[in-house]
Amino acid sequence: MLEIKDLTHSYGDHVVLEKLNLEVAQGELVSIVGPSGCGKSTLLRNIAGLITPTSGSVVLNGTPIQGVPDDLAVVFQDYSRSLLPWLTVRDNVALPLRRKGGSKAERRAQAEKALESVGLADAGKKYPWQLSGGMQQRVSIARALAYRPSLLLMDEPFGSVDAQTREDLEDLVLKVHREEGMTILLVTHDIDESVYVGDRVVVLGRNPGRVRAELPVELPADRDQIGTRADAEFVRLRAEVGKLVRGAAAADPMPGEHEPVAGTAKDEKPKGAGKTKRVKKVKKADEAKADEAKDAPETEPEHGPVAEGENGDTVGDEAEEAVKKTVKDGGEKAAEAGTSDDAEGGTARGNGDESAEQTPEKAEDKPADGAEGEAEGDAADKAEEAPKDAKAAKGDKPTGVMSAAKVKK
Ligand SMILES: Nc1ncnc2c1ncn2[C@@H]1O[C@H](COP(=O)(O)OP(=O)(O)OP(=O)(O)O)[C@@H](O)[C@H]1O
Repeated sequence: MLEIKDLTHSYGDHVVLEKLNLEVAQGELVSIVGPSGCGKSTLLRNIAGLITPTSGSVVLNGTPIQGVPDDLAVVFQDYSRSLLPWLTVRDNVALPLRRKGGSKAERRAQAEKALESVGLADAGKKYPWQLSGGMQQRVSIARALAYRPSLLLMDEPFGSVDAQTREDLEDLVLKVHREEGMTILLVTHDIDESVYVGDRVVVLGRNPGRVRAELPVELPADRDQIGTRADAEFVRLRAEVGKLVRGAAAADPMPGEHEPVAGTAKDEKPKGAGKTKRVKKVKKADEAKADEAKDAPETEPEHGPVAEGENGDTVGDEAEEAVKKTVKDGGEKAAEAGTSDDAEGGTARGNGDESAEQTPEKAEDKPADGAEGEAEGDAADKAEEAPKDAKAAKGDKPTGVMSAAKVKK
């Protein structure tokens, strides 16, 4: 269903992904792991059509991706920015469904069903800011599920929640994957999680990013947090994935990972101290490389560390482009594609916990800037439904299009 062929992506001179090849079958849940900066998010953004490959192709269901495909949804890590604070939870979930047609009552019924499937049947009439962080992330997932995309992309979706909630959400993803048969690509930093949820774990290498290894997860489909994690195969796999990720990180350190702190004057250090430390680190990296050479299924070329690009700004440009595009499109695409992070404009800052006791007061308060796209076409609905107090949380109010630098994660 998804074919990525020789995908290369560069930011200026910085080649992040180079000739990356990956195929994902219908109904598969593929976890993607790799050292920080190896290009996991860049890969997802290429698949989502938010950025264009420098070369190579991404083909979804036989159609090369050009722009954000209709049958795709994305769930990002930052739940607090992906829901519209002035819409009820139910209407947040129903919003992207407008693209698919159907009456308002039908859309609301679908939204309620999706909320039920994530265990939030009673939360439909609340506002996102009245929910805890974990609940808000469930709402984001429900919104993606209600849309029934053929491909669901999840970029560190559980990175901002506590450990217990994270486990619950992992089980939720497994449940919907099993019940809906949806194809899911999940990027995570958590090696255990990659094995726990995945049918297959894809390990990316760095500098340039490409597929370093693919490990099928041959664990029973029914997984549980205690039993599965104690399973010998789980333990073996997590060790193997961990070794591959660490090997990739050691082989291609990012600036600062294996180097003395930049700007430390040589003669300020106690004599020999830096030297010893550095030798030790290099040795560690060499050992890791030796391990890696033994274990890695493919040999990575040696590359020096690559300087970080102007990440925030450039990401912001892309995001802004996405915003313009989506807002122009009625704002709906943003919501359904999960690019809503930025495109939806308004953001509920502050946690649900804090804001749970706040009561709506001012109906006329409305979202600023980038929210127009959403507002269009649904203004009537919103007039009656807008939160009475846009100050969703203590001292917080919906803001306009989020700052570009914050978009990425
Ligand atoms: N828009 C951009 N402009 C310039 N450089 C960028 C941009 N986006 C990402 N980069 C750079 O590309 C590299 C890969 O970034 P990316 O976010 O895809 O990696 P990642 O594997 O998702 O990282 P992490 O695990 O830390 O989130 C990094 O060096 C990053 O600084």
